Amino acid sequence: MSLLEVRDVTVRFGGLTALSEVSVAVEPGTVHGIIGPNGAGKTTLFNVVCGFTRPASGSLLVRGVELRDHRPHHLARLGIARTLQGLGLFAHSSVLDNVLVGADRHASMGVWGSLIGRGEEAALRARAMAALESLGVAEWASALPGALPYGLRKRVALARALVAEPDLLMLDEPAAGLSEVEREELVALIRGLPMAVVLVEHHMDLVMSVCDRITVLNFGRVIATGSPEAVRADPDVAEAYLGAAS
Ligand SMILES: Nc1ncnc2c1ncn2[C@@H]1O[C@H](COP(=O)(O)OP(=O)(O)OP(=O)(O)O)[C@@H](O)[C@H]1O
Repeated sequence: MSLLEVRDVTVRFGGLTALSEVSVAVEPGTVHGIIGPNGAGKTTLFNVVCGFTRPASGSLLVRGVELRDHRPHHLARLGIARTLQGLGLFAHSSVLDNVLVGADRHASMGVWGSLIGRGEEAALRARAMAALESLGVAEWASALPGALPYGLRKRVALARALVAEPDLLMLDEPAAGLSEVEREELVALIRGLPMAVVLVEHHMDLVMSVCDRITVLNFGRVIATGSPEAVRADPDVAEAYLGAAS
């Protein structure tokens, strides 16, 4: 059973059809890339999955169960975490406190049940510190996010998503604004993640090197889906990118 299934989703903004009967299936533990030229509908698809945008028709299923009245605040209990392009870190809270926000899933779901009351906060902090350490930013724990360069702020946002131990991590353009070295580090990091990842990304090299499967959108429609090799060899994909570049 797919972890996430987007089934025949159509999204309209006034007279513009941003997504037209789009279907995508994400399998547990895989990295699934969503690519396509500018305006193809990638962000719209991301926003549908995250509950920011309501489709005109079609459905979303998580572990085979159809979501009704899906909202962003439902994501955590569905086992889904996300990072956004505009990192969304709280400027006046420390890096550690920003990551603790992501640990709420455990607190509210009672995963830490035996710890509640005594030492719960300490346990959550330890977990958040471990997430920061795994991303190499623990030394910044007590700093404000604004004191960090952009690449490190992105890591903090990722730590906040990872600390919830989601089954599915949604990343919107994680490589945007990163240097080539940072992009390579990101590839290694994503490869090492245990959970399924959906990646909306412009950098073709990154998508090709890190994804198990890729779905290509163009003008709101799926024009190809398959392995990186299959997508790379697909003439419709080449045409869409060439057309967009000309
Ligand atoms: N809130 C909105 N209101 C009106 N039109 C929108 C809205 N959001 C997106 N669109 C339009 O829907 C289409 C798909 O946009 P979307 O941002 O999903 O594409 P994208 O593939 O993410 O593009 P990019 O790579 O440029 O970020 C575009 O034509 C865009 O102008």
